[in-house]
Amino acid sequence: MATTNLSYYDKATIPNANSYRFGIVVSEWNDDITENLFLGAQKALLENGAVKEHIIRWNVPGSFELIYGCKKMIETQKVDAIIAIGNVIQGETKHFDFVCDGVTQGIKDLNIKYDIPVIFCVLTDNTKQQSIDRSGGKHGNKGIESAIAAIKMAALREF
Ligand SMILES: Nc1c(NC[C@H](O)[C@H](O)[C@H](O)CO)[nH]c(=O)[nH]c1=O
Ligand SMILES: CC(=O)[C@@H](O)COP(=O)(O)O
Repeated sequence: MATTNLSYYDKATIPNANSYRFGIVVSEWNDDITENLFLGAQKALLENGAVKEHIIRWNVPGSFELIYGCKKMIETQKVDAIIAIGNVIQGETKHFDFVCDGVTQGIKDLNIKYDIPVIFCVLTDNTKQQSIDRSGGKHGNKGIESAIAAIKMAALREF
């Protein structure tokens, strides 16, 4: 099993986030999962010094729209890092593959085109149970992992 605990981190190694502004773009598809991912990310940001008023949340319809939502946030808001939150679950068809690949490539492209780190907090799971396990269940919360990545990348961006 490749999964580590997504919630674990050594707080002593995390930069203080009090001077950073964060964007969080949240997909409404599977919102029971994405809301838990958001809450995990928000909690981890606040626990590491982020100011609640400096966390900007936007919602988009589905994970594919995370690309445009993050692009628009970069172009219109002053943020130091963005967390893109989504949950794609395999259905009957190949649509899962196209959504996952599209979002992955789109977020990668944003990281290349702009100087704002966009963190990939998109669960791409075979089953709903896998999503539950990774959004506050037995494997932790990917929202926490993504928030820590966002803080670290905001700090790296200052070099
Ligand atoms: N099946 C899932 C989707 N599908 C919707 C797409 O993300 C997109 O909103 C639609 O194709 C219109 O452009 N989205 C998820 O986030 N999760 C899914 O499981
Ligand atoms: C990832 C999806 O879009 C998928 O959940 C849609 O389900 P289906 O492949 O059965 O149409």
